Amino acid sequence: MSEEFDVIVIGAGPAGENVIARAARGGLSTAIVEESLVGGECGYFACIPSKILLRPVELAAETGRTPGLGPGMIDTGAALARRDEVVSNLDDTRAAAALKEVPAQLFRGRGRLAGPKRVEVTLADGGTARLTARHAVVLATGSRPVIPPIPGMAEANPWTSHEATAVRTVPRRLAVLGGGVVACELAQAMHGLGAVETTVLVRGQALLERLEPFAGQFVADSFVTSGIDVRTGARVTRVERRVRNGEVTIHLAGGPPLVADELLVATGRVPASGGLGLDTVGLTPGSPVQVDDSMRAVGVDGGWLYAVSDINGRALLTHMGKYQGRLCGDVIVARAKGEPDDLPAMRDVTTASGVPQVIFTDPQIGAVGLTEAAAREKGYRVRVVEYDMAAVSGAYVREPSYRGRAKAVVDEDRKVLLGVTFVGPGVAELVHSATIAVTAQVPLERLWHAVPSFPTVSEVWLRLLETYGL
Ligand SMILES: Cc1cc2nc3c(=O)[nH]c(=O)nc-3n(C[C@H](O)[C@H](O)[C@H](O)COP(=O)(O)OP(=O)(O)OC[C@H]3O[C@@H](n4cnc5c(N)ncnc54)[C@H](O)[C@@H]3O)c2cc1C
Ligand SMILES: NC(=O)c1ccc[n+]([C@@H]2O[C@H](COP(=O)([O-])OP(=O)(O)OC[C@H]3O[C@@H](n4cnc5c(N)ncnc54)[C@H](O)[C@@H]3O)[C@@H](O)[C@H]2O)c1
Repeated sequence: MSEEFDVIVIGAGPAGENVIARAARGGLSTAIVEESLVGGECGYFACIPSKILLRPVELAAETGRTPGLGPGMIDTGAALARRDEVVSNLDDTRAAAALKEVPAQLFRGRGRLAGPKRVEVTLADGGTARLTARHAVVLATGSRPVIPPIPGMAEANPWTSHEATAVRTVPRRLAVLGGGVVACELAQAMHGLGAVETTVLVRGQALLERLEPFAGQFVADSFVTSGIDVRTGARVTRVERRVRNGEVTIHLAGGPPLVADELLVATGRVPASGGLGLDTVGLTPGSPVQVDDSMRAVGVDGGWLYAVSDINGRALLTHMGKYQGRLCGDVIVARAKGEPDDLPAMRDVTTASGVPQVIFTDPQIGAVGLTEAAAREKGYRVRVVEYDMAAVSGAYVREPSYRGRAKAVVDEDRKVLLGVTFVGPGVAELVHSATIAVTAQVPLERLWHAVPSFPTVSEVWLRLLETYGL
């Protein structure tokens, strides 16, 4: 089979879906290649199931802190059933049908580049489809988890986030390796759902080291309070699982081994760029595909190759992948039609200004832009203001024992915000206000007139600006 399309996308995750939606809106014909489920990791094994599993745990903790309500009881079976429903029982029929509406032609199989503008698909039925792009090929294949080369680790068949988010029986004893976002969110979800003995093994000295230091400290305190064992400076020397599905022994430098029913490895992710035929167009397989701010791959003759989201390594976040997908689709349309391709909405400005992220632990963390350390490293003249979120009326109304903190990093030369971090219950919905202020570079004196409603947690904005001196 040999066919021609204006645009061919490999990978039907959220980023790839956004590329074809914009390209089709611009009148181009599109094909999308998917080897697994239409919708990608995010919908079935990452963002969505992890948040669904965390939600009852968060609510149970909040009711436990609310006078008049008792500690919430979690029905794990019901929570897992809700997870199954939300991930459509891993059935992508509806998602695939939605592609027809775009319209885009779906090829089910594994795609790879086979030279300039050419894509070869090993189809699910064993056949091969040979596709040619008139204008562009877009790589949107996401990322995959890293399993560190620790003796015995691979043989022990550890969980990654994939298995954890698809859990059917929550292990009673769970060891988690890593101190990043996946480790924190899934340790808390599993612990709340029945992993009574949860131990988090952190190589460094703190959780969530890329954020403001107080953020990881709040989460660590909450873990300890809820009974999760957090061990910093932990070095795993060897892993042993004698019987398939039996207990796993994790040997640690300078201490007794840890025995658990399951080991979850959450030690980062790498771009899924291996086996994609990158070598056929002069790029290095396995590495992130470097792109310019229009998502066009750097170093490919003719400028027909693009890469969006996790595979380009810019920001491993769904909302950022979708943003890149939208602008990439628009740029491809503009270039195909010979129209201006450098409109303001057609370039990624967020890599320079810093991206927003929410970590759905209890307490939640919401952050956007630069941390103080990153801003200083970039040479900004920085002033920092911090505020205890518990002192805000809205926080006190929400929970009398509210614990949280806010921090704003100000560029003293331009009097605009470079970064903001909130930690506390329910701060997820506060982040977009900070994203607008940081991305739009709203002058602090103008921000002063954005009056937060009383009594909401958003009043922390007023307190931060007052602390600054307004
Ligand atoms: C546990 C966990 C929780 C997360 N939670 C959040 C969150 O709350 N918020 C957030 O913003 N981000 C979150 N992320 C990150 C988010 O999942 C990713 O950034 C996002 O999925 C990237 O989207 P994508 O479209 O690039 O890739 P994916 O969603 O991974 O989709 C890529 C698709 O490409 C397909 N594919 C790969 N190679 C080929 C090939 N050769 N041929 C055909 N098809 C191929 C795959 O099967 C997959 O369907 C989380 C990640 C994890 C691991
Ligand atoms: N809510 C969200 O937005 C959300 C949720 C989950 C994941 N994600 C995205 O997924 C990406 C991957 O998350 P992650 O937590 O896997 O990666 P990460 O890079 O955030 O954290 C990796 C952790 O593993 C540790 N580590 C690395 N190698 C190790 C080793 N050999 N031994 C012991 N520890 C080791 C690191 O010190 C770090 O603590 C993140 O970049 C994040 O953007 C986002």
